Amino acid sequence: MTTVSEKLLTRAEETGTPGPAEPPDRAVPLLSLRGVRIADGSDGREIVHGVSFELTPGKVVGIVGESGSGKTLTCRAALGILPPHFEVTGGSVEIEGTDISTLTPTRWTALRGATISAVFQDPASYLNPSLRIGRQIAEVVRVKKGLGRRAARERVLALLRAVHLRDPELVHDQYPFELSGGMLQRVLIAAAIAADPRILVADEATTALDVTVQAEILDLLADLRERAGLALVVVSHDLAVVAQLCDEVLVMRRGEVVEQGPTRAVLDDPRHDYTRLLISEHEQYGLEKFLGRPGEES
Ligand SMILES: Nc1ncnc2c1ncn2[C@@H]1O[C@H](COP(=O)(O)OP(=O)(O)OP(=O)(O)O)[C@@H](O)[C@H]1O
Repeated sequence: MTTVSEKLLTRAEETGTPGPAEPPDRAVPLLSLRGVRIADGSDGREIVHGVSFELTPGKVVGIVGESGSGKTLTCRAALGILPPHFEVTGGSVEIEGTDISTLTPTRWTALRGATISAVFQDPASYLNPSLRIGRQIAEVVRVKKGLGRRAARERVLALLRAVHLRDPELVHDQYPFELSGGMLQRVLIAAAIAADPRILVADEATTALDVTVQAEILDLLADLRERAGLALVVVSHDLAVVAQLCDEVLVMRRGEVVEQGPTRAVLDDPRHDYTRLLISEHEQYGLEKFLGRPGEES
């Protein structure tokens, strides 16, 4: 009998993306969340009721769950960028062994981009509308990697190529409003990996992309994971993405982790009714996709 993860991986192979590979040295924890609780300080309501996972080099952890279940807040807590009023009220987050609650703003500035980086949805809100694309990414590599102007330009063009933007030279000189949503999302991914981070948090980072471009980006992330030991937190509603990329998966519902474990085990032998529901919904949604919804312009 074909298992769910095999079926999902077959779809991945059809779109040309690799399955999980044996990652490099797994000894050093890069990111640890232990029993993280998050509350809305304005009314004291607890929104996330305890999330734990550990990322070592090359490891990929996926978070799935319904809208509003606390996936994004969990990612933001790990990055030290919770929205106003929200706070971590229990547990701890450590980056390379340091509790992030002890980090000074200067230390955070040094860590962001170079050690931990992120891509969220809604790319337009993360880019400066009045600066050309090339300059925005060049700033990251000049500050974080200490590259001179010429070397920075070369690196930016290489990054734009790596995220499969068709005409990197042109995109380099364009402003955000000149690009489609899918192109902007790829620009953000390029910026997020520009300083060779050790951890990348990808929150629905490929959702807005059409299937082929998504496959290319996942391929790129899998390659960075294999070659550079990039560790990833992947939030996705697409179980096919989770199946092909993640070693471990957390299933969240209403701020609670209802199931957590090795991806194959969770997808092939789900213990919780909610996980079963997600899998059956996904199968219906997958069918819808095959019936031909037009993909977004890339
Ligand atoms: N900036 C904010 N202001 C007010 N409430 C927020 C904010 N961010 C999140 N919340 C609330 O916290 C809860 C968890 O939100 P979160 O964004 O983490 O969910 P999610 O699982 O990522 O959902 P989605 O899949 O829709 O992105 C939701 O009920 C949401 O309404």
